[in-house]
Amino acid sequence: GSLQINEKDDKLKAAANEDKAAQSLLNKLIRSNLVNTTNQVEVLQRDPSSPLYSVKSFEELRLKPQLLQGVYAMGFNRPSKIQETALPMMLAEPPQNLIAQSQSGTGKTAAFVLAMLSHVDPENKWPQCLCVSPTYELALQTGKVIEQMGKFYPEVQLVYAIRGNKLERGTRLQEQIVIGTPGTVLDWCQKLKFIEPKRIKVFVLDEADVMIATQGHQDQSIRIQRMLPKTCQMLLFSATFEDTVWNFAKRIVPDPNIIKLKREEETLDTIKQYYVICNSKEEKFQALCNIYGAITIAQAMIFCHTRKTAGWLAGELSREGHQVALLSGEMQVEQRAAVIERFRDGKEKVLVTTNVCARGIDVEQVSVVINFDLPVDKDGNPDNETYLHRIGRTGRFGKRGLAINMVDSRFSMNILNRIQEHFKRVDSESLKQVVSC
Ligand SMILES: Nc1ncnc2c1ncn2[C@@H]1O[C@H](COP(=O)(O)OP(=O)(O)OP(=O)(O)O)[C@@H](O)[C@H]1O
Repeated sequence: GSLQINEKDDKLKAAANEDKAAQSLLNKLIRSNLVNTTNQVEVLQRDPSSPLYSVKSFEELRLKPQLLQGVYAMGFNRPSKIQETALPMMLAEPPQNLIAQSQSGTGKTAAFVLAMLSHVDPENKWPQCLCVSPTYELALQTGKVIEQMGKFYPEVQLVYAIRGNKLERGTRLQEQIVIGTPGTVLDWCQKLKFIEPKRIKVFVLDEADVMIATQGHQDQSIRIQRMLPKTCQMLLFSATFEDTVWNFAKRIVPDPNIIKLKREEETLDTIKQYYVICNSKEEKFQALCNIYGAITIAQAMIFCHTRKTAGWLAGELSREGHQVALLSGEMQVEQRAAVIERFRDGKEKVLVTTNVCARGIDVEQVSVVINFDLPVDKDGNPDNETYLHRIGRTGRFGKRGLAINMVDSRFSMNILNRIQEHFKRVDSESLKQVVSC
């Protein structure tokens, strides 16, 4: 009996963790811009007596010209909030260790990529920087950033230490930067000896919060870290900082400087919220068409409760001539990523999805959110958190959003009332009814 339960538990846990990595990837893909934040950074220095530098421009960092060129070619004008303090610390001589936490999209990846590229000696044809990521897809994303930023620095080469990349026995890597997943990186250092760990100068552990959620990754990462020289710079990044992450971070990064950037509170202040009363899903669809006929919607995200409804709605909308993207639970991560990328690039104007599928995905760029079905938890109670996350915005100045809730029964009206009740304390504006069918 209990064994079976454990197995089921493990499966559930594995699924949840896969989800975490998938969410992180999808968030990266859907976002093409820096998240705007006004929050202050909190800095804890290893040596509080040494002066703390922060920079307002990339020039101040005295980067190699090829790298500065790369940074500007990416369209970066100035360092992000977290980069202002993290970059001088990471580029200091002697190198300093760093643990940094800030929400996704605040410029962490770009920061450590720049640090790695700065520390590499292109004359030396062996691995000098090692970066571990929780999944193959996330490693590829970081690799792309390295390639973009290093575009004008072609002497620096990159190799992926991931399952599918099989090298011949006895290979000695020539590339200066290795990026991969913990298991393969460990094998390449230990068993296969493609990498000489003692020659690594910079070790980056990315997405620590996702990493520790995956069985085995934590131990593998620690084992990799132990093979590195004492002088190696250790850098760890995480979007969140619960105790488990923190304990792990301390084991990976000795004598760290610590930078934290608080997550902005989500609010409903700048969002106009409406509801529409209908009697069936067909009527809801008709109402949706009416809304589309009445206002110009650049890009909208529509949430449904089930895959079936989402599929049906996507079909109906296409028939009406809309360019629709459908994000659905049964899709593989790569398929979901492709859908999101197309939507982000504006190839489709409407993204239809289920609650489950889009949980945790930031819809920052979308100005209209439609709850075709209201968010409820598995017991059928209002899911206020999901409502806020879908509709709420963080630090978006002057941009007003629009949210439309579809009501089709007493039950859903009750859900909406309860959601409204829940947020009444914090929000001045209440929901308005717009059209009824
Ligand atoms: N200084 C900058 N100026 C403008 N854009 C930037 C800057 N730094 C990073 N970006 C862009 O902002 C987006 C988010 O940056 P990045 O991926 O580095 O954030 P992150 O904190 O690592 O997020 P995640 O945790 O999701 O990986 C990227 O599209 C990146 O190209």
